[in-house]
Amino acid sequence: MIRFEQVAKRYPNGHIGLHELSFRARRGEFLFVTGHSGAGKSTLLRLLLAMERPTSGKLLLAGQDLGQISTAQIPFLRRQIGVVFQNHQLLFDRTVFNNIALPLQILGLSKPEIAKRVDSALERVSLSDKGELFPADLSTGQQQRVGIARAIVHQPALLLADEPTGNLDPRLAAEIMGVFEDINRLGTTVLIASHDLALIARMRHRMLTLQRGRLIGDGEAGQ
Ligand SMILES: Nc1ncnc2c1ncn2[C@@H]1O[C@H](COP(=O)(O)OP(=O)(O)OP(=O)(O)O)[C@@H](O)[C@H]1O
Repeated sequence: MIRFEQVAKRYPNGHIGLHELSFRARRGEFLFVTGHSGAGKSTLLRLLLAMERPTSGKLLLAGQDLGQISTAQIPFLRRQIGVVFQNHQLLFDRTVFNNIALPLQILGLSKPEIAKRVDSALERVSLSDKGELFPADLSTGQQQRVGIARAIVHQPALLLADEPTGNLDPRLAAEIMGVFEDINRLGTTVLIASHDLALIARMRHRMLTLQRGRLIGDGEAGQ
């Protein structure tokens, strides 16, 4: 599903985001990417989203070469990916339902199809009865679940998350990680960038550790 082959990223100002990084992740895997601030976690996610291009090396996502992808192909690539941010970036003047529906409206799906998919996404994050509420009516943890529902509503093969539990207390953070595990169990590949080592260690998934742009560890967390 994901293949980094000696992928390096040097920014125009000379900063090195990644040094010749190599790893593979299979379809359906659940993996964490961890490392201190500046280690290269966001660079890795931005490369997968084709927001940045590798300076050298080869990066394949679902067989597509992201170093060669044309600008016109990028929207199609992103349809295969869902993204969850630390700050969920919900629209507070839209209902929960309409926040989640937004990506599907952009894709031009019919109203009944949108309703069906939004209901199913809400169910997957255990918020079935909250569609008509506004984000401000929800707790922080519930808002983050809405962010996850929005990220999965177009049924992406890959779900990326950048510090998705950064603002949450430990109990809520563990609960949100449980939501990611549920989604993964249904077949979606999940890659989460996080520096919450205590939480990651309890989950026993694969963990890639970055340090100053280099991969210094790849194994099951907590070992
Ligand atoms: N747009 C950019 N322009 C120049 N340098 C950048 C840019 N983005 C990241 N970098 C540099 O690349 C390196 C890796 O940064 P990156 O943001 O990927 O790390 P990170 O692990 O996500 O950190 P954080 O946890 O703070 O988000 C750092 O040295 C950073 O200064």
